[in-house]
Amino acid sequence: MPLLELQSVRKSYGALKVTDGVSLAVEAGETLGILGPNGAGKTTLFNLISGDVRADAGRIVFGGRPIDRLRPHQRCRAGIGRSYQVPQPFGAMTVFENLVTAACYGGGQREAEAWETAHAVLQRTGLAAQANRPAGALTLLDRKRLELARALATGPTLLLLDEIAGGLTEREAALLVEELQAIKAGGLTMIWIEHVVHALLAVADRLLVLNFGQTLAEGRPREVMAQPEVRRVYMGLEA
Ligand SMILES: Nc1ncnc2c1ncn2[C@@H]1O[C@H](COP(=O)(O)OP(=O)(O)OP(=O)(O)O)[C@@H](O)[C@H]1O
Repeated sequence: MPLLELQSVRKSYGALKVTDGVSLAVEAGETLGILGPNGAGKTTLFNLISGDVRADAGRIVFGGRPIDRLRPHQRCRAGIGRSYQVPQPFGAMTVFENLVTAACYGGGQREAEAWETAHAVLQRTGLAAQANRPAGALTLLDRKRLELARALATGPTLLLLDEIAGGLTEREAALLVEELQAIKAGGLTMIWIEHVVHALLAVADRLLVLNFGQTLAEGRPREVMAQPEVRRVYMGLEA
């Protein structure tokens, strides 16, 4: 049984079909990479999975049960953690306080447990030295790490990452990739939307390419990237 399954999920804004009958399945322990041009509907797909947006039609099943009617905080407590494309920390709180808050409110943990979670997540994300700094004072790399750390602190079984490598230098992206590889090796299931293709290829087991709200291609990363349609639509290359 897949950990997550989407069955013919649809979402329109007015006449714009942003998610046009997307079906996918993600197995436990797998990392699915999602690519697609700007406006293809990638973030909307995450919003549909996390419950920030309700689908017009279709079904979303997580851990064997339909979650369509659950609100975002209920989906989070059920084990779906996400990062946002634009990092959304509480800027005046310290890094540590942000993580405790995520563990308490997102993960439903009591304070003592949340403190332990926050300490563990600081180590896993390379943020230990920044624990007492206000989140608003972090570098871009550390803000990205904090976005990842906040999602991890909710105790997810499925982690949704939205363009976590965007805007980073090559070296910074490589550091983040190492951290994500370690998280993956720990067995966490991930879906990662990313435009930085080489970073995605270093972690993803499988790729799904979205275009105009539909699945254009899906499969093993190297095979998907070699498909003429993908090269033409996504990379602007001639087939
Ligand atoms: N709340 C909304 N109301 C109206 N249109 C929306 C809304 N949310 C998204 N859209 C539109 O849906 C389309 C898909 O948006 P989405 O953010 O899912 O794309 P994306 O693939 O994540 O793009 P990017 O790579 O630029 O982040 C876009 O045309 C966007 O303008």
